[in-house]
Amino acid sequence: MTDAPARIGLIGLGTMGGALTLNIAEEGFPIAVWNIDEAVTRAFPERAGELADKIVPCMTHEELVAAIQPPRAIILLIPAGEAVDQQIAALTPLLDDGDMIIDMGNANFHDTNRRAREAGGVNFLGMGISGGEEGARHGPAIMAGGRPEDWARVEEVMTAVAAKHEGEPCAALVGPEGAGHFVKAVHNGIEYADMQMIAEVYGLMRDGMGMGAGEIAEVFEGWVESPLRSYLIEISAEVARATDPETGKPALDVILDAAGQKGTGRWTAIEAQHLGAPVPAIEAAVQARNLSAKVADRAAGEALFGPGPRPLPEGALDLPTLQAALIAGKVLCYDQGFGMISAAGRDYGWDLPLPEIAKIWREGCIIRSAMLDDMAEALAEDPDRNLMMAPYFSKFLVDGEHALRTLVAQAAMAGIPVPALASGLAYFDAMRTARGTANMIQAQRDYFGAHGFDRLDGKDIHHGPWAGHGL
Ligand SMILES: NC(=O)C1=CN([C@@H]2O[C@H](COP(=O)(O)OP(=O)(O)OC[C@H]3O[C@@H](n4cnc5c(N)ncnc54)[C@H](OP(=O)(O)O)[C@@H]3O)[C@@H](O)[C@H]2O)C=CC1
Ligand SMILES: O=C(CO)[C@H](O)[C@H](O)COP(=O)(O)O
Repeated sequence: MTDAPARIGLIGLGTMGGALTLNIAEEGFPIAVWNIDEAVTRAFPERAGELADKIVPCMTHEELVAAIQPPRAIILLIPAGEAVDQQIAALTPLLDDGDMIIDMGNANFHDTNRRAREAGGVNFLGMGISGGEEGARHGPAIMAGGRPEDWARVEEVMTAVAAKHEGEPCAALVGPEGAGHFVKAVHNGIEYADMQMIAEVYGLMRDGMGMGAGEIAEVFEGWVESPLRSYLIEISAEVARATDPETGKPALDVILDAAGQKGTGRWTAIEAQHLGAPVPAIEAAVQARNLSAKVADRAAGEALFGPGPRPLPEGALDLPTLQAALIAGKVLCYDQGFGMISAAGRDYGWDLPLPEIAKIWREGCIIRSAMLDDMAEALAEDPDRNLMMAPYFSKFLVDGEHALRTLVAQAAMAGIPVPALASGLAYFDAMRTARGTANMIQAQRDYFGAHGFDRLDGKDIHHGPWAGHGL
């Protein structure tokens, strides 16, 4: 315990809140904490060890508020949704004008927009955090949304606890109101797509090439030393290498093939539709999780139609092909995510700083990757261009195109589902097709609904000579 008033407060000593509290304390900022289950708060100083003297455990909201130096800043790290509104409602009557609530959970950015507008005298920041428990403890990436003057008040704490890339903190204000939570949601959308593509390549090695978890671990370990170097490849190698202590089997072989989701990937896909932003790899990844949950239906399908995945013909795919295809797929995931952020910046008038966002993601977060430094550079050169068209990244696509095409074709022939990689390829093909097929769609719409169309020659004729038109 410390006698000095705490510099900041935090509600929610779970996975993220507990770890972030220790991080804040370790950086030298006294912090007051409250948790809904009092027993967790009481036990926390013991967990904090030698950091306990920087931590003020509080049993009531009143105690929490009294322990923080005004103007106060209180972080919420609790489940998104109703719990956040409840905590805001409980805190607001106890706070003074100019105090601030910071929601660092994975809020839906529409909720954050609303909360910022409803905040009244109590200021509100919506702040996305990424990096899981390890990141929160030793350096997460932080994406803040709100007013610059509110960010300025907590910037010292946030930049101290954030991950650093060559000394530069991976924490910044990215825009007003819900902008931070929007950017965090897109981060998670990219995370979904990247994870799904890795899982698809794992499936090709396991079902198509007959490789065991240990061999697959070795492949991922090798890819860590390549343009695929990223946190997600590193942890994929580790999970493939792990053994289940219960059975002695590879851990992956005893884990149910049904992935959970808390909402951010789905929100990204929904929001992309509202924005008209094409993010097919992200959508495919969300759908793959939805499909994975249909465990009984998939078993019934296998019983009726026979197993989907069949071994690939000898030599149909090799490891360099998988690697090059995954590199191309990864570029397409980020291209789609940054494209969506750019669309939101325009639509919501937020002017989101794409190069800055790429910089925040270079360390600490789940999608950190060797590519992000080059992405930041490419976006700084021209924030309006598609990332996939920047020379550094277009080269990966040129080099990986044949591999991606071969992978998708072979997977289709062997009945191995690769929805994210396949949609990445379709996106790539669509993005290099100057004359597409939407002329047919326009003609159909005009035929049945007199919706009109534009002509290639620009003439002021907007309806076709369809039989029945105009009756
Ligand atoms: N885990 C992760 O990798 C990441 C999570 N996040 C986000 O951070 C937030 C917290 O996640 P995480 O730490 O993983 O979750 P946990 O479930 O580990 O912790 C949730 C915390 O919130 C408390 N809590 C639960 N319900 C309520 C409520 N109704 N009112 C007040 N407090 C409540 C819990 O208390 P008690 O345990 O006593 O019930 C606990 O302290 C979420 O929004 C999550 O999406 C963001 C980035 C990464
Ligand atoms: O924000 C996160 C990582 O960046 C959280 O771990 C989040 O829970 C991941 O999303 P989901 O639970 O839907 O897989």
